[in-house]
Amino acid sequence: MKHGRDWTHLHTRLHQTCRQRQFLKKQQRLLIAVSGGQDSLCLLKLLLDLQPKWEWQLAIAHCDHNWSMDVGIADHVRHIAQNWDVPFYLKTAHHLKESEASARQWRYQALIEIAQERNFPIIVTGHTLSDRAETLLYNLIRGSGADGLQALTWQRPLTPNLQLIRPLLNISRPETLEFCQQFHLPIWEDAANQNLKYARNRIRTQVLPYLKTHFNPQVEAALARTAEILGSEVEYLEESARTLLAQAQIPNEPSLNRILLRRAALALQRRVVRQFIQQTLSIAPSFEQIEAVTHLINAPNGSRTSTFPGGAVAEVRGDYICLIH
Ligand SMILES: Nc1ncnc2c1ncn2[C@@H]1O[C@H](COP(=O)(O)OP(=O)(O)OP(=O)(O)O)[C@@H](O)[C@H]1O
Repeated sequence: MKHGRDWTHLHTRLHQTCRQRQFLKKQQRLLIAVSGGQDSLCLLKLLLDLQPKWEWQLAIAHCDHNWSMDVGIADHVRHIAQNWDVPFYLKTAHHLKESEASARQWRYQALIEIAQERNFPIIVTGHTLSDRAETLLYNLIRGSGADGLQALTWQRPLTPNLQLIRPLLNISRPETLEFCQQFHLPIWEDAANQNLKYARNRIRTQVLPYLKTHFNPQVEAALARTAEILGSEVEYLEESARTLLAQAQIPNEPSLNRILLRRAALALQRRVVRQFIQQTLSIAPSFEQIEAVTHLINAPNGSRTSTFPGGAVAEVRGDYICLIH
């Protein structure tokens, strides 16, 4: 298998994305997460074709769930890596539960381990515009705020020294399929993708086609655009909340100045409270927990929340909300 000379509009789009976003820099070491499906094969070929321009050092990581339904997939990806002369790293799961959530959790952990063992600062995945639309819908149904609706972001830190980059977020799944067909890339049809037990697959195969037919033929692009808009708004709000938290918190103490918070909009109050709880208790608070503490901003002296995991409570002490153990 050879990667051809042909230059497509997807090559151009990825090249432009990299130039505009500056997240895959020249000569960087990139670990490409390849499942064997159409999106990550498309990503792999695009990165290989752009490599001479960007001088990246590329390698492939594959995570084998070791499920009976996808026997052979790891060898398939290994074979592709050998044919294209790219280093190949594999992690294999043992007794992994057949659930979408546990598979995802294990997979990210495995990818992080490979990156750390092999000294890669960046993991690149083949998430597409279509994944973004599906994730937005999935989170909407579960009652997420703007943070969940911004769905997949172009970039997110996995650890302080490791970034996840998703450079195909402006390319749709039909486009990656067409690309794979054009270059005869050997797509592995993932059996788990067909399984309607998984909510994501039902959104992909039932909900989105319905919306496309009956509401908007461009629904995926429309949802992805919503995610993009929300992404920049969330970034702005989070940054403003960090600034306000720094002003309202007594350094190194679990106390918030509620007089300062009173002047802020509810959207910011909630975010400051969330960051404060996250930082102080090292937990990701639920909506109810954030609401309970936010309520204390205007509550009488001595008011308190119910107990957080680990035994802490938030209590009003004069001008301050204190998290006490
Ligand atoms: N078994 C795997 N081995 C390596 N990389 C994988 C594997 N499965 C998925 N990936 C990577 O993740 C990308 C997204 O795949 P998929 O949508 O199946 O994952 P996901 O875990 O549901 O994503 P997310 O949870 O981030 O929405 C793929 O394009 C690929 O880069």
